[in-house]
Amino acid sequence: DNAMVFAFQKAEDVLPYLNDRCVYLVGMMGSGKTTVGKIIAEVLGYSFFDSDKLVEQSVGIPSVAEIFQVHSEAFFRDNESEVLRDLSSMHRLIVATGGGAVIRPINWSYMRKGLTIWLDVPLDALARRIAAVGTASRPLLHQESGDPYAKAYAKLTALFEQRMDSYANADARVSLESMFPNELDNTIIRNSCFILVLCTTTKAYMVHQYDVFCSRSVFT
Ligand SMILES: Nc1ncnc2c1ncn2[C@@H]1O[C@H](COP(=O)(O)OP(=O)(O)OP(=O)(O)O)[C@@H](O)[C@H]1O
Ligand SMILES: O=C(O)C1=C[C@@H](O)[C@@H](O)[C@H](O)C1
Repeated sequence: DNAMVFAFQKAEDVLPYLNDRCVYLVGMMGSGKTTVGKIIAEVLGYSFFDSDKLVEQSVGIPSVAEIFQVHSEAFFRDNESEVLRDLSSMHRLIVATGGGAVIRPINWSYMRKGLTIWLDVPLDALARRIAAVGTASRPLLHQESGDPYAKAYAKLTALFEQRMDSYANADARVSLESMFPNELDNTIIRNSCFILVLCTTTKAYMVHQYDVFCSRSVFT
């Protein structure tokens, strides 16, 4: 459709500036790194990787939740760093990183070889998205009892406080303030790709840190 055609055109403009560098998407759980990352990879003709999935493959355990349970968060984090190190020697990748990948400085030394983009979504929107699918796959948010939205919101708030300075290391911040779950199937996701493609030019022009604010009006 039109949004995708537009995105492909933008990708053509931006590819020479990107110069085969990898793009790392960082942000809280549920911020859309996987959803947006797959679209960007498609329009740029890059390969998409999800670092959580690569950790699962390298450890040989099919879910992050199980890795936390069988081993520990520290074990998961060590493997996450190894995965990011390995990816950093490659080119033309879009990487959806785990929500906590930003907390280790060593990970930034790997991600800095490419372009880093922070998908910044308000915590209430994240809690709504996560409550809608349940917290079982997200070990840091999971609790047996209580209201799923309230629990997710409280945990996300605590995590964000610890991490916001780390997210701010990214080359660009895309503030996705007006994105609501019921708009998932329309052009918003596709347009977010356009916004991200725009961000890639920030690295080309060495502008640090470039903020892109998406409001409803951008999409209409
Ligand atoms: N822009 C958006 N607007 C509304 N919902 C979205 C948007 N992007 C993603 N979602 C929904 O939010 C949920 C989380 O998205 P996604 O899996 O892409 O996030 P993520 O950042 O990769 O999460 P995680 O780090 O936990 O894997 C999904 O249910 C997805 O459909
Ligand atoms: O925010 C986090 O710390 C996490 C996010 C997920 O992507 C997984 O990497 C894991 O559940 C931890």
